Amino acid sequence: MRVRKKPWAEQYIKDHSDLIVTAPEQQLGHWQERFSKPQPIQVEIGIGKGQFIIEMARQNPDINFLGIEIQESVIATALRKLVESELTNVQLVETDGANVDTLFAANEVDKLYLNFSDPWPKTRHAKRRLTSPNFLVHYQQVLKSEGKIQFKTDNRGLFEYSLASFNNFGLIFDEVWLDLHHSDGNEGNVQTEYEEKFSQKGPIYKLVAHFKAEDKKRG
Ligand SMILES: C[S@@+](CC[C@H](N)C(=O)[O-])C[C@H]1O[C@@H](n2cnc3c(N)ncnc32)[C@H](O)[C@@H]1O
Repeated sequence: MRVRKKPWAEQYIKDHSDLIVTAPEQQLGHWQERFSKPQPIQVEIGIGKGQFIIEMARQNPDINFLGIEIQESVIATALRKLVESELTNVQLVETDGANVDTLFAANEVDKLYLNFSDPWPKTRHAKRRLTSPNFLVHYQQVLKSEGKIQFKTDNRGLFEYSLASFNNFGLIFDEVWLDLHHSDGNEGNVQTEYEEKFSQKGPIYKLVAHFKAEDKKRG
């Protein structure tokens, strides 16, 4: 999803530096300081316009949420929603989530969300998929022992790739849903913008998985 540049975005982000971080490496190991109180940290990579993370934060006041998004014009729209929400348990981060290992200290993150990540359908671009082993190794490092990755997509190819990728990496599956919206797994499901749009056209797939504790110790 490429979005046209929004002329107001850069200044708006500067004006709300209490809610959005643009130099995230400086926060490594100190993310709790960005929040009003220390609580478990959950991270979404690729938040888009922020519907999911803001609703999750509203429903879970005992969790601190960090929303990472690479595109300035997109995260600026999420920031607007966050400002209106007056929530104190969400911080946004404008950066490339591919560098997650440089953003967080080991075991700093309790849960990671990947929602409708870019599918990168060409085989030669497989390494760019956020569920590829290149990224799993970083998620393993920053997630707490038993910390979970939750992944949703409408893209069957990306889902199949991710299922195999998680399995080959030795992740343990907690949930696998082949048609989330028509299953028991849909109870309490918080929808993203893409999910609302694409669930009209076909099934939504979902995976929840965690790393083996002994793999984490080695990793
Ligand atoms: C297809 S959209 C999905 C947006 C949202 N998660 C949803 O489900 O509605 C993917 C989003 O991920 C962002 N993105 C892609 N790669 C990223 C990366 N490496 N780091 C941070 N954001 C990324 C894109 O800019 C885009 O906003």
